[in-house]
Amino acid sequence: MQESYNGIAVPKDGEAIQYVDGKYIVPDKPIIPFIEGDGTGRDIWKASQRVFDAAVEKAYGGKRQVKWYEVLAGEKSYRQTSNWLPDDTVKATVDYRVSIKGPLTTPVGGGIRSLNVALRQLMDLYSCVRPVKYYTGVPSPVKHPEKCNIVIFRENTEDIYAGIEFREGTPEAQKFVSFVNDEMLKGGKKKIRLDSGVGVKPISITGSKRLVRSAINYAIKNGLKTVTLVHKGNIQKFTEGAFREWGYEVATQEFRDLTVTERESWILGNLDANPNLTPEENAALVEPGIEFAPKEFGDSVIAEVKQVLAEIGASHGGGKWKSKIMVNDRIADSIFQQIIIRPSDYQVLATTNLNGDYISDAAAAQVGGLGIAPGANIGDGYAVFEATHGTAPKYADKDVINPGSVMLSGVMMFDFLGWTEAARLIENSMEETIKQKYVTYDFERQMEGATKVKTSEFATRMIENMDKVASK
Ligand SMILES: NC(=O)C1=CN([C@@H]2O[C@H](COP(=O)(O)OP(=O)(O)OC[C@H]3O[C@@H](n4cnc5c(N)ncnc54)[C@H](OP(=O)(O)O)[C@@H]3O)[C@@H](O)[C@H]2O)C=CC1
Ligand SMILES: O=C(O)CCC(=O)C(=O)O
Ligand SMILES: [Mg+2]
Repeated sequence: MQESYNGIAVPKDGEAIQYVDGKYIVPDKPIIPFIEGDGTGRDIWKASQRVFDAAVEKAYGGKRQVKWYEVLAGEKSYRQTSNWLPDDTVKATVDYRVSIKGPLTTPVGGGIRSLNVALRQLMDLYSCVRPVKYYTGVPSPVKHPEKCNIVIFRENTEDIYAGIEFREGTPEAQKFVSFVNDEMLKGGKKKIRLDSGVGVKPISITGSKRLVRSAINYAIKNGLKTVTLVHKGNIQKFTEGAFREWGYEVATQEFRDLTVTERESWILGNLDANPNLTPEENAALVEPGIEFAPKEFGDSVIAEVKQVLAEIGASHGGGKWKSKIMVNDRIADSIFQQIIIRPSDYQVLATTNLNGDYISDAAAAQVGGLGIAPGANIGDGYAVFEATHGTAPKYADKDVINPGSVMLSGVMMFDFLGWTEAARLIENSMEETIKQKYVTYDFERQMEGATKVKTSEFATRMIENMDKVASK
């Protein structure tokens, strides 16, 4: 521990959160580092901090208090230290274990690489957890937004976010392309065009398995019944397809008593419906049209049926599979329409980094948009809470943006720390304020009869509403 980071003194009257034997030990006055963020981050942080402090004060009457500690990153950091993400900032977030951040700008095309991604990678925050949940009164473009209650687990450290890219025309790109064309593709028909920029998409067993493991553990802890692996494995077989395969390995090898895969459920369900079914007949029900497929394929499905029945017929058969967590998979393009048309079929999505990035913004649209889309980056012993959205620069310093996402990220943080009373006060007062139709521009433009308020006014009304929701 240092007395200061980036030349900013650590609060003397707080203590660090500890992590012992897989558990967080939270003092009554924890020091929690925060990164204010670029662009709209400034307005949002001011409003959120007021709400967090009011909720903690109301919930614990001074017994508990967050000792906020600013750490520098992004534009503010660059202005003050000539460094976008100083080592001291990473050290402080590591030393104090739990922190919260606003969004940081990443230029498109050139310039610095994402500081957000860098922090996740440097701290090995491998699960990006983004709940998509409806709050009463929030305007939505769909008829039944309340049916959407999905938590996205996005792998957070690899995939194309590894940042291994070579710009078109550089010697590195030329070397890379020549190597692939000449050595790997051996001058065959398949070739990378010589005027290409190229990027590498690493997907590892380590990264995939630990992400899926945390998604299944989340489902167990929260009594959820479905975990869906989302991938583009039909096209990217050895990265996205492998993610799916490793995901199923985690489910069936590490959580065998608690899970059933979708295919296993078909096999077991077929036998439940007709106990006299032969493995051949069962295979034909699992893969309709199997008689027209090559013999090896038919044989492999029959072998699969026999294996499933031998392995879990006794433990999962006779309908017992219905009480297990269903682990299924969906191809990424189809999940975008599935979560709109049949949101209640999905509870936890576990997916690779890029898919998760896209899906989390799209899913948020159903329940009100990026103004109300919280998230957390979680590793083993470290967590950084942050909204799904970015810096929305056109609204910077106008005091108009919706602070909901950072506030709800704070709710996730307080729940994570076990300060559930403060979490509920924030969540309920936000819902109450929205029900009163006292909302920022993004909601107001989709609602009838709403009052459009500033970021700061929304926060003030939330604080006022805490008395009301506390007495309910
Ligand atoms: N974790 C992070 O720090 C992230 C950083 N970024 C970075 O942010 C920068 C800007 O990215 P951009 O693509 O514009 O995406 P943003 O998420 O910043 O904004 C896109 C649009 O979403 C809406 N929106 C975003 N946040 C809110 C909010 N709090 N309340 C209401 N509406 C909101 C606005 O829509 P409308 O115009 O309709 O009002 C806004 O114009 C980029 O540099 C990007 O790399 C992006 C995502 C995450
Ligand atoms: O780091 C960035 O600038 C964008 C990241 C992003 O979109 C996300 O994490 O959802
Ligand atoms: Mg994103």
